[in-house]
Amino acid sequence: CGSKENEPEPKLYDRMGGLKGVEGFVDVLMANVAAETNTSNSSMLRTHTPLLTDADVPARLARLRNNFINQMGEATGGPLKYTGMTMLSAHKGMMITEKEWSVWRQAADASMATNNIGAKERAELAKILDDMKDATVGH
Ligand code: HEM
Repeated sequence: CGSKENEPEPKLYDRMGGLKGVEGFVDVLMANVAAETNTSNSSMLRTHTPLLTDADVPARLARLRNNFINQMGEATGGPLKYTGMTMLSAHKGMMITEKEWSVWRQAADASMATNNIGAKERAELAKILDDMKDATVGH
């Protein structure tokens, strides 16, 4: 009794707080990116202009949020299923730069901090994002 050694660790999804946790992470990340694109010398405005100039921005943002939540929910081991584009096709043609990537990643790190995600969980989530870098940057 008392030993937890043989108990499987709960999935990252559950350790992040399940659906509410994933939604919190995505919503604050999107808010951080939106705040960044509001500045005149924004690093991410170039890539986000097509989205921001769409006649139906709310629908476009809602679709992005939904896809992003499903993608993170699936990647963290939760019951969600991502049905959006591959990371390569989603970002193809944007020619995302290292600088843009690092600003986006800082927005993600800031969201993890705002959501009080634990240090271990932050590292695991960061790895999930960093593993997607090659498919996202420079295409
Ligand atoms: C690991 C990092 C990233 C992840 C997981 C991610 C995830 C996604 C997802 C799930 C979509 C929607 C795909 C679909 O509609 O089927 C998307 C689209 C998009 N992403 Fe990313 N992304 C990442 C990095 C970036 C970076 C660094 C930028 C720009 C600096 C960026 C800009 C965009 C833009 C502008 C769209 C298009 C939205 C639209 O057209 O409605 N992404 N991304």
